[in-house]
Amino acid sequence: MSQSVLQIRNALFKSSLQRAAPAVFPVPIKKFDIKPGEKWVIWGAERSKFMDAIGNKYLSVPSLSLQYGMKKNAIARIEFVKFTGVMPTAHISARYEYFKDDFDQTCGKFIQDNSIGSMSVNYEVTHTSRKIDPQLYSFLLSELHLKELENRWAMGLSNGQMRRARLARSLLKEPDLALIDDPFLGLDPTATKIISDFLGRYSRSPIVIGLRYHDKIPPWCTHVCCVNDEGIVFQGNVDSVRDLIKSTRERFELVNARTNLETKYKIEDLLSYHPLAQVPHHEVVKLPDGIQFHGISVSYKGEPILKELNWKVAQKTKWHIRGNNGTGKSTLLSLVTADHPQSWNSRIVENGSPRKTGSTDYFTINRRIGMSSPELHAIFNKSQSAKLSVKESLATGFNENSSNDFLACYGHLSPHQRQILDVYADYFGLKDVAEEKYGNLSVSNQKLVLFVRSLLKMPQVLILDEAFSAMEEDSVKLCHQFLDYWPGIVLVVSHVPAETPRCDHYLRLISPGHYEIGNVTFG
Ligand SMILES: Nc1ncnc2c1ncn2[C@@H]1O[C@H](COP(=O)(O)OP(=O)(O)OP(=O)(O)O)[C@@H](O)[C@H]1O
Repeated sequence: MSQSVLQIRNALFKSSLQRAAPAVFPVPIKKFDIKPGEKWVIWGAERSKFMDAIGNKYLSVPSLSLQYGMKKNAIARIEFVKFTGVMPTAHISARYEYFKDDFDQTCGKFIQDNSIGSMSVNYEVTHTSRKIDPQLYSFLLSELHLKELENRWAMGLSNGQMRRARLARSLLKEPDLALIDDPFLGLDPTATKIISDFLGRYSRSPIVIGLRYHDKIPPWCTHVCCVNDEGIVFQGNVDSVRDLIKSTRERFELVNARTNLETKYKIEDLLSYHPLAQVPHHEVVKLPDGIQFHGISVSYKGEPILKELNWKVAQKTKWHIRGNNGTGKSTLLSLVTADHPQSWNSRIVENGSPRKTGSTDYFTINRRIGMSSPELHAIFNKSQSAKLSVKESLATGFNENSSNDFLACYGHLSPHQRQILDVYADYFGLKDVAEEKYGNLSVSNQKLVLFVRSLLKMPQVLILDEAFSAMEEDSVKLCHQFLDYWPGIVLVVSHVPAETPRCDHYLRLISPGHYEIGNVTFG
């Protein structure tokens, strides 16, 4: 055992001690070993479940069938890094509330993570006795490009920056095993390369990563283990399983090419509820632009993020908002949704009317906006809403005030709204799980529910910020196909081409004052 990081021999994994508790995989996992120096990728439909199993989240039967290679009687220190949500905030706008600066913690403190007590206090609280290796700390900051963010307020970090900070926080604990699921989710190509190269070089803790079928296996990976709901399908040295990876991927793509879900509705039926669906093109072009930005600038503490941005979004157009992590995409969207303090600015013009304090309010603005984003997913999952049924979760999409209003409201829906909900649930294959608890769904289906939820109030502006990341390919295809016909404005943020619906135009944020606007072409 001393030669192993981890060893499994005939382990049946159970989620509870109860005799009748079902096994996580139907049959015992016969043999699985991780040796020092190996770099494993856990791949396939049930990779997250398997990572939970090797991370000791379940009971292994018999008890010694799962062992870790540390000193006798020592408890394995395992770190999980999952990127299915972002840092929990009370509300997305909290990120932009400047007074929070005084209370929250800096990125550096977040990474050191050794205070006990509230996450939201900065004054000196009780500390754990955990010793932090200052050399490792500076090494991680420099390798993960976090140095310049060290004194930034953690809640203000962009998604990509936060992901790097969370990785540093876990590795700084010097775990016996670090399990990182979907490490590249939501990262731009530059950040993906930074993280991938770093993970390939890092040797202080054994690292195992989880990837989806369509993800490229990184060049530094030494071993792959493919897992489905039956257990391990194949495993071994990456060169010995290359053909199996190829054939499994091809089979997966073939199976998921199926888009003929059994539904009695057609896309036209779904679109007929949207006010712009029946308006002929020659009438639409006469309507004022949905959104106009006239020379918009935003800076944080004097540091510019957006500078003199001019942008016009005509009705019924679809935009891909591009730009590396940290270039201001979320900031731009928060101006549209009025979550940003600088949203009350007459240089922002909506449907021909300049936005000014007094002329409109947050709720009126958000009445015409539907949204799905990683923040919204995280808040939904953290709140009581995760206990709602799928049907009730979808119904919260009719709450007009804001996309973040998750109050249960199914009982108050009009017959017309219930009909819309039923038609959409049927079309997107959610009818059979309508009574299921949202919290019991896979991450992929949760994202699907949040996507459908964002459509229900027939918004004029639909914001899809990483809405399809962590969604399985078949659902992504179904949603993208539908969006081709959606008659409202769509603003998409996505770093991965397979997760990007077809758009007409793009806005690429490069650096403050530098941006590019163009038409999306298809090759
Ligand atoms: N409240 C804040 N205080 C200070 N800096 C902030 C705040 N909010 C955002 N920032 C900084 O502004 C920059 C732009 O952040 P934003 O989240 O808009 O980027 P992004 O393009 O959406 O990134 P990602 O692709 O990683 O989501 C980042 O450097 C971020 O750290």
